[in-house]
This record gives sequence, C-alpha cells and structure tokens, in this order.
Amino acid sequence: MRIGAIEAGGTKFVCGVGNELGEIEDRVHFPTRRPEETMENVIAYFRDKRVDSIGIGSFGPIDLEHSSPTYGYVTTTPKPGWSGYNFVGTLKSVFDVPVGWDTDVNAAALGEATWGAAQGLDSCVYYTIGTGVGVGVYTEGNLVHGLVHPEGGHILTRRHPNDDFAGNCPYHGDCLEGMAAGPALEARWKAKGDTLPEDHPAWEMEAFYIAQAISNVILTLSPKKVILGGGVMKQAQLFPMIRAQVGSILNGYVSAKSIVSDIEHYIVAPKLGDNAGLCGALALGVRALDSRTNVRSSIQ
Ligand SMILES: Nc1ncnc2c1ncn2[C@@H]1O[C@H](COP(=O)(O)OP(=O)(O)OP(=O)(O)O)[C@@H](O)[C@H]1O
Ligand SMILES: [Zn+2]
Repeated sequence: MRIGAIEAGGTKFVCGVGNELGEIEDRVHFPTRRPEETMENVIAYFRDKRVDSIGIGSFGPIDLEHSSPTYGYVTTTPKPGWSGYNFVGTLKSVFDVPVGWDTDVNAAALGEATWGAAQGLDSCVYYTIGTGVGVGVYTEGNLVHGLVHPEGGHILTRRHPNDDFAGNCPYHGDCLEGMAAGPALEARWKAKGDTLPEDHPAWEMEAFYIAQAISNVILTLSPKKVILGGGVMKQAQLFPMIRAQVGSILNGYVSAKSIVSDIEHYIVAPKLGDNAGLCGALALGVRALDSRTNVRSSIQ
C-alpha cells in the first residue's frame, strides 16, 4: 500500500509517502503560506504518487464532526486565510482516495500507539510543548474528539511561587500554554529556550507547570503512557524533573506500578522522534483505508 501523509503545521508543512508498516519512503517540506499557495504545493507533490489514501494531522482548531457541514475545515485560526478553509474537501476534489483527518497531536498519539513508544497499548496521551502546547488523546483504541477535540494546552495550572510572568496566551493569560510554551519561556527569561543552560531555574519552573498538566491527565484519563514531544522537550533534563514532580503531586495516590516504580518508562519522549508527526499522519491514512475496506466487506 502507498499511503500519503501530511503533517500540517502552523509554520511548516511536511508531506510524505509511506506504507502500512510506518516506513516513510519519501518526504518534502515547505513553509505554511496562505492556504491556496500551500495546497498548490501539496497537490503538486501527491499528483504523481498514486497513493491509496491520505492522512492529515493538522494544526487547529479543526472540524472533526462527520455530520457537520464544515467537516474537514480549519475553523478559527489567526493564520491568514486559513479560518474556514476546506482542507479535506480541497484534497478530495483532486484525489479520489479515502482521507484521514485529525489534529496534529491526535495524529502523533496514534503514530506512537501504532509504531512508537505506546505500541501495543490501547491508550496514551501525547503532548507537544513547542510554539504552543497541544494534547492528543488516544484511549481504548480510539482518538478522542468529543465536542470539538481536546485542547489541553489551555488548562489552568497553579502558579509557581517564584514566577511573576503574567503569561502570554491571548485568551487566558496564564494558562499552561501561556506559561510553558516556547514563546512564554522566551518572554519570561528574555532568551530563547535553546540558549538557556541546563541548570537554569527556567527548567525547574517549566517542569513544575508540565508536571501539573500530566498529573491532571493521569487523574482524569488514566493513560497507559504519557509522551512528551515538541521543541521545548529537546531539553532532556526536563524529563527527570517532570517525573519527580508528577510523583510528588500524585503523592502515592495512584498506585499503578508504572507510576510508582517505573515512571521513567511511563513519561517518555516520542520513540518516533522527529517523525512522530509524519508517522501520525501516515497512521491516519492507514486507518482511513482500513475503515473503507471494512465498510466494503461489511456491505458484501
Ligand atoms: N532545544 C530547545 N530548547 C528549548 N526550546 C526550544 C528548543 N528548540 C526549540 N525550542 C522552542 O520550541 C518552540 C518551537 O517548537 P517546535 O520546534 O515544536 O515547533 P512548532 O512545530 O512550531 O511548535 P508547535 O508544536 O506549537 O506547532 C520555539 O518557541 C522554540 O524556541
Ligand atoms: Zn490559553
């Protein structure tokens, strides 16, 4: 099978072709411009690829409700031209193949559950801590959409006692994203995250916020794995700090062995590394093809 994959990010698009084993055979990337120009690049890439299906993991918010007249659209985004853009419909008007469509973070969660750190498990939560904070939720074998889709980057957290940064989320000020995404780190410390030394107090504070989010997700969704990706998590020293803080927040209340004695294998980096996004889109493409095949066989 030849599966097309689109990792549609706010700053760049990655398109690729792979197979049902999660192997990526080819890829390209280009900057995210206005939708018409960006989609021209996407269509030109797939034009001669003869793919059997396409999976899209997209920046959001997006419409995932199959019964909605705007299913497949990007809904409200400050990105010029993308608000109300019919992403899936545009692709389908050119390529007559099944299209899998989900958020970039749900896609990454599915990719990790299919071929990565949560392989063989029926649940995981995937966080990206980058320009924004996004959360993908995979549970009992399904990606969670619910009313819209999870937006766990915007939860409220308790303020660190030494933190007087107001927070920079345009909607909430000091939500998790407003306090812990890359731009918040940069605004608080007046330096880009990748220039701060490993022992800088920024990291203890960063871990303090991320650990609260993870503890809340453990208590509400009980995932079997928590995967942390995105640019900020390139700071590997954050992992032990976050694990320790999650342990102290939960304080023995959740007695699962994964948390009590094996937390270094429970809160982990994406096993698919920088391929998590594209492999996630690939996994969506595989699912889209499988579900069409299943529908066909149940009709026959
Ligand atoms: N090594 C690093 N250490 C700390 N922060 C970093 C590092 N590399 C990138 N960042 C920060 O991460 C952010 C970019 O995140 P990422 O690389 O995940 O890109 P993105 O795809 O734009 O983000 P998003 O996941 O929100 O779409 C920037 O704010 C950048 O300063
Ligand atoms: Zn917010």
